Amino acid sequence: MSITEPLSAQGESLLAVAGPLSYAKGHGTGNDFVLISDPANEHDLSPVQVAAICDRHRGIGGDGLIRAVPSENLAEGREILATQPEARWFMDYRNADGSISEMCGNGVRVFVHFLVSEKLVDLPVGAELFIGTRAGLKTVTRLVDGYSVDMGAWEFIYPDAAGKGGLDSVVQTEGLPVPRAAVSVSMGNPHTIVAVASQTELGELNLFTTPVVDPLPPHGTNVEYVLPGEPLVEGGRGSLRMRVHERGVGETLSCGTGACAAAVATRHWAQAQAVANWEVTVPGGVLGVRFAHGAGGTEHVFLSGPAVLVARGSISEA
Ligand SMILES: N[C@H](CCC[C@H](N)C(=O)O)C(=O)O
Repeated sequence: MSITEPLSAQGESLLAVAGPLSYAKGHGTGNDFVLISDPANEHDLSPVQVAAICDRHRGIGGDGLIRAVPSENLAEGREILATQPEARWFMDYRNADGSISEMCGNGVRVFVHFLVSEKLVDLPVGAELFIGTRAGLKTVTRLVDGYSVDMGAWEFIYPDAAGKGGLDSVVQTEGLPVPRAAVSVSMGNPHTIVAVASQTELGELNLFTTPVVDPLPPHGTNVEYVLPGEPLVEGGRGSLRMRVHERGVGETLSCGTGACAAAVATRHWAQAQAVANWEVTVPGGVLGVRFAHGAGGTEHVFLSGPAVLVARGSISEA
């Protein structure tokens, strides 16, 4: 078997087509991304190019690719600027397979950290930055040890979920003997959350194969497997552990929007709406999820966690 570069249909090396392109590599609790600054919006990469860059053996490798584009240079960005003129930067998020996702909770923290490290923005600790995304405007606040993001409102994907006790879907997973009831929640991107019975069951899930979700949300879904804390609430704080199979990626070490959706589901199942603060443990670390009412009285979800940049380089034909 000859080992070759991923080639486009025209036969040229995708990395050369995409390059030379400076990038940074970063992660948030092990959910890792290739980040590109594109001030003139010159590198609207194709899905095949994104997949080649995110390829962990023949490219740079990542769960996703994040492109920083001035909002004024993108139609989606201009829409947000119309109501929030301070949202000067837009996060163009792509999954490892090249597909587009509306939002990325770990990614937006690393995105802002990248803007700060590139000196594209000045963001002292305690200050907040408005960011444009395909899931609308997000407000990111710099913390001493990471960032907090106002992820906006959550909603059940199927409106009658609450009436069904918060179980509106069925998920078949390798490693689970029978299909398991679940609930589908939107954080701007779709999630389907399954409760597991034990740490053993959580550990034995085979997430190399894509879970079968019924009904499958119109644009697919990320699937989170949740083990509520024992006890669920201690010292006023809820806790849960989770693993995730991400749409367009596969299993990742962490998922920020997934952690928010998992806390929404766990809180609903336990009728623990009074618990505002949750600690979500993922294979890549620990994320904080907090529920609070935004200005308009709607309940918002706030995600907090670290953001780390680990390398810089240039994408080009070696
Ligand atoms: N890792 C991301 C989620 C990406 C979700 C993406 N896989 C999708 O298709 O929605 C996060 O931290 O929120």
